[in-house]
Amino acid sequence: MAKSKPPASPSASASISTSPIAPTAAKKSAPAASRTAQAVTAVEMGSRQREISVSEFFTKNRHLLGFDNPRKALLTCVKEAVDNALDACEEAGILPDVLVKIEVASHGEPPPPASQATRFRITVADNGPGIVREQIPKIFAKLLYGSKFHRLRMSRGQQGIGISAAGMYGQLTTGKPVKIISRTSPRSTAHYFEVQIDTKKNEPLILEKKQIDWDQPRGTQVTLEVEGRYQKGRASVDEYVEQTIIANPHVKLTYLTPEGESKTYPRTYHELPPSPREIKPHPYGIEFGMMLKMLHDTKSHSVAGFLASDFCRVSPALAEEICKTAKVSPDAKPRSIHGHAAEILYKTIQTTKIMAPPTNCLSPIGEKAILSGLYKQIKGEFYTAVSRPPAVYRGNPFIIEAGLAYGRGPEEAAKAQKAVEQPRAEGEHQDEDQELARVIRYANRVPLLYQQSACATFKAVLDTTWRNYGIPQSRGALPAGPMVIFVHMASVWVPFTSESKEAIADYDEIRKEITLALRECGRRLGLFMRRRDRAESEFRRRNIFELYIEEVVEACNRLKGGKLPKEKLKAQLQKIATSRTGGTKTDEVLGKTGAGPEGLPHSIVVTAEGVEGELSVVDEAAAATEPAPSGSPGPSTEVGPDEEEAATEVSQPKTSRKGANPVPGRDKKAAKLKGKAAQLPLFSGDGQTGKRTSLATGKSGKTRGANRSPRKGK
Ligand SMILES: Nc1ncnc2c1ncn2[C@@H]1O[C@H](COP(=O)(O)OP(=O)(O)OP(=O)(O)O)[C@@H](O)[C@H]1O
Repeated sequence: MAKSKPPASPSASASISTSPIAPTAAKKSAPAASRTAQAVTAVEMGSRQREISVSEFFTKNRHLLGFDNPRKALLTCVKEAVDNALDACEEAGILPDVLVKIEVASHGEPPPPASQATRFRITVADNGPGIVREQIPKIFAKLLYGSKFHRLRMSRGQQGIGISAAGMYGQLTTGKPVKIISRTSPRSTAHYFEVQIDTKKNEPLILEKKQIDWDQPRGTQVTLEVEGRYQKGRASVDEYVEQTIIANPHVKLTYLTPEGESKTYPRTYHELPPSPREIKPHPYGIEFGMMLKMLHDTKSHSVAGFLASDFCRVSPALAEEICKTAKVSPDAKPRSIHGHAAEILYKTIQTTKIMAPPTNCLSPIGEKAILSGLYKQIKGEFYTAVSRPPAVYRGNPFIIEAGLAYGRGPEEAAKAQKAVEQPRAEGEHQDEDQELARVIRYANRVPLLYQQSACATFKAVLDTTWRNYGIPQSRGALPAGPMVIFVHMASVWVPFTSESKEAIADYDEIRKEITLALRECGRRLGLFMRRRDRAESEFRRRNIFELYIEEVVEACNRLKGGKLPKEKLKAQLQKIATSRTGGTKTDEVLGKTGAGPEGLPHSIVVTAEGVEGELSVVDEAAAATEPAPSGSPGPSTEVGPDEEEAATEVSQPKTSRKGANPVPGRDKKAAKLKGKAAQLPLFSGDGQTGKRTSLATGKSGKTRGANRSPRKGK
């Protein structure tokens, strides 16, 4: 092709003359520059234009899907498969029973240790509904294919890209296909598939398909071979599994690590979360272009019918009213509305008062389940959880839940107490605890392990003034102290900042709700801390009194000529010292009575209905509160793991503690106390007997230890 030299433009020559490059160098580079400029013509450029398939795009940009490094890629593959398994089971009304197995992949040669291996075989199996044979290839080998994208209903997956992207990553890094076994019922046969993606077309390639014998009556098993790196610690597969269990206590999960360990996390809730309903879009949540498309696609024959049937919360009467205000005939054909008329209709919709969307499309974890999960997985002294009322962003309903676990558990707390009791020189201060709080974030029950600082939840934690609640915090930093902060967003559409679904976008409405939930947790923690500090100070005073009792008794005895009943006086003085320093309450607050669930004397659990825990903290406010009647049974869902499951429990992570059902039963009286007033008194005691009564259950606080035993749960 002829390449003509373009004339040098005045601006080009100007730029050469003003260039800091030496004239000779500029002269040398000028022909090169003009050659490059000549090289491409519009026709040539036009001939290079090509469609890009979504698979090709994500092959190049796999970091967008969470496959930016081998360690993260291993986690993403497990996460996508487990999330799908849980979604499928819950949608089918089946209590999930999930197996996660990661093996070092070696082909013939002896496998390297897991920490040095670079290739892994991941198998995730569930007891869900299975997948019909025709759908299997597309689900696992076609990007942007799924059942959740087009509906407004809370689920872990939403984009239709997760598992096929994991398969594509495996194909890219190891060349191995995805292997699937699926069976839809015990009467039907199991199907085995090996599939890969044709990345050019974004279509599945079936390498093998056959019917096989499978010992599972129903469910799906997917096996991927991928390049990865296995490392424990933060943002690891192990952490993902542990955090998944906190937010999904209804799941039984068996995890076989690449190091050959077997961990079984038994179910602690034996009921499925309420199944979320699918809703129609709310008028406030749609953009103008989207409304135009809906007007075009609707099956309704009139505008009023379209408004009433294609949106939620628009009744036929409201639809007529909108049409009247927008000066559009209610009977007009939806397709005939465009241009100015459509704009007026859109503006009218946005300014009309419409009820908030229904919230039965959401399935929050619930305060009790959060407490149960935190208590089971995290050692601490104080736990609390808050579920906010539903709110809306861009027409999408959502619920924010927050939880908090504070402290180090009894052993560590005892060590810390000893350190406090050590005598110190004048002016010497105890070292400030520099440990920062840990934030665990969830979206639709899925732990978010990466991009913490980009997440609205993390920003809300930083913005909360924890100092107000007695927790040290440097400016713009996380609060300091042994604390785990839990935040969950449940929504029909979680606004993630990227396709890898790692951080929640910072919408004002969402940030506000998170902040309110955190403040409530902080307020409860502050109350707990103040009471504990008061008890500690009373205890120190008592120790000082006791130091002098012996001497006072001896002195009195000398004055009485040695005829004083010394033991009697000593006992009387000790009694006075105790009663003047908070009485037995002080011992209980500090866990000195030895009572408490599983030797965890400092544990208390606060719920919106009141408080359940071993720690009896009675103050004036609590004394004034009417105690709830005793004997109200807790719901049947709150039972410990059954015997069979307990028997299969092989090992637990170090942080986990066996046996936890700390959650009180609901009670009519307690329900009345819901809200702020109920939170204030941690326990209501009957002043005379000093017997503790939980606001939530009405049962004696002492029974909590038994309540928490998983073996006795049923
Ligand atoms: N184990 C399974 N059992 C039943 N159906 C499944 C299973 N795994 C996947 N599916 C189906 O395959 C579809 C596609 O799954 P995929 O992970 O690609 O996307 P998703 O879960 O819809 O969304 P996301 O990309 O956000 O994860 C799902 O919508 C679901 O209907």
